[in-house]
Amino acid sequence: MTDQLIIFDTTLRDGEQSPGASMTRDEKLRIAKQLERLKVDVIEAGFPASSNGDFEAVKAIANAIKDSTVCGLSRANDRDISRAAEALKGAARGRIHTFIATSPLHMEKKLRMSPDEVFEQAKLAVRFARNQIGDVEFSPEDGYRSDMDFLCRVLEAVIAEGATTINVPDTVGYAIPELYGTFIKTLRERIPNSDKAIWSVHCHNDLGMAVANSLAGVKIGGARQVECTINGLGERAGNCSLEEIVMAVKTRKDYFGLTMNIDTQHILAASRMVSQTTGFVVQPNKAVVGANAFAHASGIHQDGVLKARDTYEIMRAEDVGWSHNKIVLGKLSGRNAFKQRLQDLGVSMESETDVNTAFARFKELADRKSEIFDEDILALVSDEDGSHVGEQFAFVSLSQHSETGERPHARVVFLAHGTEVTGESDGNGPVDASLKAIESHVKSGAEMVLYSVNAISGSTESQGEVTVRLQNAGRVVNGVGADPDIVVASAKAYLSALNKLQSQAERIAAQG
Ligand SMILES: CC(=O)SCCNC(=O)CCNC(=O)[C@H](O)C(C)(C)COP(=O)(O)OP(=O)(O)OC[C@H]1O[C@@H](n2cnc3c(N)ncnc32)[C@H](O)[C@@H]1OP(=O)(O)O
Ligand SMILES: CC(C)C(=O)C(=O)O
Repeated sequence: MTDQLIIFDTTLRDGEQSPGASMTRDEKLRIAKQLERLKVDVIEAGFPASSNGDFEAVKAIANAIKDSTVCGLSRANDRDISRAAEALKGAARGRIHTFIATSPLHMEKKLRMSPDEVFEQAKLAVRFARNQIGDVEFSPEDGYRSDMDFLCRVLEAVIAEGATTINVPDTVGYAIPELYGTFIKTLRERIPNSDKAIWSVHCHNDLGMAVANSLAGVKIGGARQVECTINGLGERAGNCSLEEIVMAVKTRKDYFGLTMNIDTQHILAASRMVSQTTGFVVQPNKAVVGANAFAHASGIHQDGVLKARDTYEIMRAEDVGWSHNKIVLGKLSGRNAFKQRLQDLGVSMESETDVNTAFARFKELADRKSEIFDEDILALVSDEDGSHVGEQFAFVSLSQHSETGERPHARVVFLAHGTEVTGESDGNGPVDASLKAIESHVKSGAEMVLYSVNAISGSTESQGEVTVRLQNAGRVVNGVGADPDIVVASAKAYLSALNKLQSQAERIAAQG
């Protein structure tokens, strides 16, 4: 038996069967090209008999793709098979994939055919397909819920008719890894001509075991083709995910002992392309391609990864297309990760005491803000110790008027160097008007580089907390203000940032 595992991608066929994931011809072509870059062995491009649009998509892909086999699905009848053959005419390597259900339930209730009729139709379909093309795959749909004796009879017959790949689908995701693996093994052992075909697995994820079942089909059953989709896209709960199966086989080569053609560095780009095309968002904790797949937020893990990446990473982020792994600073981070980030940002601290002070302030901020960005850290260290900040500006009161169709107007009363002053302005919204009202008097010229609002508790009665980040003459400061009225919170945050800018300017002036 070969040690080469064939990766058969069906994103453009079974993936497209996912409600809402329908793709245009051009979108499918774009994805097919990415799959070719990924060095997928077989691209199942569609179901040519299903519509003229899908026929054209499969045809365009067949004409454009040179390095991967292009496959078209068809029912076990002459019309579908002829349509597939027609669409695949221009392919450098084409495959017809024909299928018919073999489980008692599907045969009786759906096809309304006797087992003998299905047996005959399967044979005729493969014979007809082999007359059109040299590469024919046959699938007994709902194969895993089929009677073993009947399935052996059908599969032996279709291999004799010239099927080159036999795919055993777990169409409804009912299988359990060990049982599915043994099922494939039994088929291969019992069918006398089983060595004339490549055995393939096609698993659905209804119980979340599509990848595990596929791996068992490979390891226990001896299958050498896996059918899978990018991001696990597919009918209902989806198919076996390409990125997971590929990285499992690659990472655990010690166990599987198999090689693949896949260029894994193109995995992330493929995942993003499929997600953007279909609008199916990838969950952050998705294996391999989720935003958090190589991110570390807790101090002990960050410390470990910084000392030796493999303490907490079993794959290299770069191997699947990420530029690097990620240390996400937040309230669970430790001093080592914080110090490393300071160093990466080119911030040098004079003493351990300075680092400790900055770290304490970072923890304080992290308790209020779920993720701390590099800009937060730069603002934090350039703010220095907040206790030095003098209150040059202080909020007194605010009134604003906004009505649909009218430009909002705000009037803000505040203390500037001990004197009560009033600023007034229009703006795009009440917040914009209020901040412009303050600026109309202060004229700091600072640029606002961040404005963010958080509800301190989860209800509309809670206080809104606003963070405003200002940048001026190379200095960056954060101002925070809280109030049940977010316009007032914004004005307070802006004044607090102005205080910090002012106090920095004074310190710099005093230093010389
Ligand atoms: C498990 C899988 O993923 S299988 C692939 C599923 N994918 C799709 O169905 C997407 C594309 N499908 C389509 O566009 C349409 O269903 C078509 C063009 C294939 C057929 O459309 P229609 O002719 O209108 O038939 P409809 O979809 O209503 O019913 C399916 C018919 O095919 C029959 N059929 C189902 N599977 C097969 C098969 N493998 N071989 C032969 N006939 C089959 C059904 O028994 C039913 O026949 P009936 O009309 O005599 O009752
Ligand atoms: C057509 C076959 C392979 C299929 O998609 C399934 O059974 O899930």
